[in-house]
Amino acid sequence: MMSLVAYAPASIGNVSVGFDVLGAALAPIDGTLVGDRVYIAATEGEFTLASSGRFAHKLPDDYRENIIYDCYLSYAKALKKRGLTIKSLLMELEKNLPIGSGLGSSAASIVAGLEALNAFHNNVLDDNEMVLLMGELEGQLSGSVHYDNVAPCARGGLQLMLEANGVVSQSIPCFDEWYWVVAYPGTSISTAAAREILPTEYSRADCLTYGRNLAGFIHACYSKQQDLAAAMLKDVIAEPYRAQLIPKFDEVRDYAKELGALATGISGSGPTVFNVMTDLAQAEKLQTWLEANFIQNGDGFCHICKLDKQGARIVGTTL
Ligand SMILES: Nc1ncnc2c1ncn2[C@@H]1O[C@H](COP(=O)(O)OP(=O)(O)O)[C@@H](O)[C@H]1O
Ligand SMILES: N[C@@H](CCOP(=O)(O)O)C(=O)O
Repeated sequence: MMSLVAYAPASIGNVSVGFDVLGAALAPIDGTLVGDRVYIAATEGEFTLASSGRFAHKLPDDYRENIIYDCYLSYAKALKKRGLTIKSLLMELEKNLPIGSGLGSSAASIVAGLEALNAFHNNVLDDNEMVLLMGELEGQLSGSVHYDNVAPCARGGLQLMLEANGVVSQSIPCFDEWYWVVAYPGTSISTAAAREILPTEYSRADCLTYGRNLAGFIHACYSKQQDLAAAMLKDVIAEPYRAQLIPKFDEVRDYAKELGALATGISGSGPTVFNVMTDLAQAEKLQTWLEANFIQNGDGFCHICKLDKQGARIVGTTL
């Protein structure tokens, strides 16, 4: 194949209960593709990297500072270790996700970039090697390796990070009836900065609550108890410190609760918030309210989503 396009969806890191260890991929129910796309094509010339898309103007001016360029270099290195050479190619990133939004924007670029490169080279790297490489690149940007965006983005659905026995993450069953109402206010928070403000140590009480909530949520997912699962969606690790960075976060939670939301939380490091709802009419009402009250500028948006069970995929040959 002379060209192809890879798509990688937005994701919710942490999902409140699993700081750095739980993540979910998103698919808006209206069919909008909320994620980044990467085009790759054979060329006889030098490597080039172009950018386009709604949020391309927020990318670094120098293409060598774009994480897609690091994907290209890392992938070439991985091939070299196998005695292979990277093909002559050009790439274009369609940057659809806002940077510093809490929607796994850098992860979506990394995943789309590496999926495109790997598909272009007949999938030389296996799925596990790919996710490890994706985590490494994510770590370059956010200050420490965490897989809770790249794993769901690449593999789809709700992923639990295991990082044991050579297994980075595995899929957890979730509730098909849940709508995830996700609102991005249009401002940005740097993931690295939002990690810096967190305590380096936690009290024993917080550790016990954290363990109980995460274990309880996973148990409730497997035993199909949606109310119990939603009741466990509480964050004692990041939200108490990050909520103050998000204007109206408490108002969102209060209003969502009035409309029957089962849970509200910060997506990744914010400022995006997510709300778990079961009634579509109420979800639409919340969407309208968030658009009027939470979104601060023209960059913001709100989507009603289900989980994207597929994750990253090849979607065509042209952008
Ligand atoms: N393709 C890319 N997509 C997103 N961020 C990128 C990309 N390339 C480089 N960057 C840089 O990486 C950093 C990502 O910031 P971060 O707060 O981690 O974003 P996010 O939380 O949305 O992934 C920014 O400094 C941004 O300029
Ligand atoms: N677990 C990370 C997730 C960051 O997600 P992002 O979408 O804000 O990059 C964290 O909470 O720091």
